[in-house]
Amino acid sequence: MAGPRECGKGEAPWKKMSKESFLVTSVPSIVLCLPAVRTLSGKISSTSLSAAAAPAPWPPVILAAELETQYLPSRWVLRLGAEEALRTYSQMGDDATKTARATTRSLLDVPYGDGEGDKLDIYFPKDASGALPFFTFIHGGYWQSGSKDTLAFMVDPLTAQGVAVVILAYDIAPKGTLDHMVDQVTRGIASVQRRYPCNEGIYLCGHSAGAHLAAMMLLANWTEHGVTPNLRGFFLVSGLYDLEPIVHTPLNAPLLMTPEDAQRNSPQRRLEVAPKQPVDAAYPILVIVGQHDAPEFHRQSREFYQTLLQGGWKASFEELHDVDHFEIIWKLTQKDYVLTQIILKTIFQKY
Ligand SMILES: Nc1ccccc1C(=O)C[C@H](N)C(=O)O
Repeated sequence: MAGPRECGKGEAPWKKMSKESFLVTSVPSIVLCLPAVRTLSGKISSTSLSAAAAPAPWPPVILAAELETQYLPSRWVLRLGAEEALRTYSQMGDDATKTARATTRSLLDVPYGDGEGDKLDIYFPKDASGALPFFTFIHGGYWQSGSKDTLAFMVDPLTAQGVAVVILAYDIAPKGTLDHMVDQVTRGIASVQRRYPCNEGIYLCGHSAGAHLAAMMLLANWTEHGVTPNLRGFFLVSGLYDLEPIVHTPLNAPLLMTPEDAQRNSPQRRLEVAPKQPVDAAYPILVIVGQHDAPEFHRQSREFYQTLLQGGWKASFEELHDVDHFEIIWKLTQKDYVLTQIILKTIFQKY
């Protein structure tokens, strides 16, 4: 595969979406409708030849459907149907948040700004005395669903080990634009630093669209916010880093992103042209994807990881075995889950 920099020059990689990925992985029903043009060997069958010769209306429609399917994580879940996967994800989040609020000392709806949606929740470890590490979570849901009140998966296993957990709210679309959400997350993190200036590190974790918002923090201008947060690590889980493909899917309907909005809010595009980091750029950035995430999510994560490396960041890449887009994050309810362990190891070994 071409490196990220070459990708920027030629045709966008998602425009020549790999035929391999469609045919060898779990095949969503929509893809089964594809004409024989896409054979693994790349040969064009006679059916498709005749189809290609005629001015058929289907090719753009099919390409759009392919693109949308790639960006609908629920279609790639193996063990459950799409609806059931989304339902289970919500249920797990809801249960975990209720438990967290019932059993953990917390400060809820702490304002980080004047906006109605500028709120965060903080959950504390039991015997909190002295400086704490702060694990700050930014939920996913395509910038148009999800809430801090229902997605606090990791509170129990992390607070049990002495980590404070912050769950950050932001104004999802259509209320919020991408620019506004990025600004909110920046202000939210600045406020954690201001409130706890002697923290043992702020660790950012985002899932899916939340990983995008977390990654945008690598570009934040903290001077404008009057404080530099003590960032010590990033966990970017099943994220999106190049938003342009999404402009061409129905997922953009509530987001109303123009190609320019997508470009400005794409850490992949921005970091490709950003100055290189000094070699001692301190904290680790873990780019993490699930084995059963869609091929486009794999491509986006891998290319972002490569761009980080080329930019001098301390990045690593992790594909988590046998988890899909939703399990990868809801399993943070479990203390023995591999990602829970990676997070704790990163925080306490202080890489
Ligand atoms: N609820 C989510 C939470 C996290 C990440 C994605 C979603 C989605 O709903 C994605 C899309 N609507 C899907 O059907 O896969």
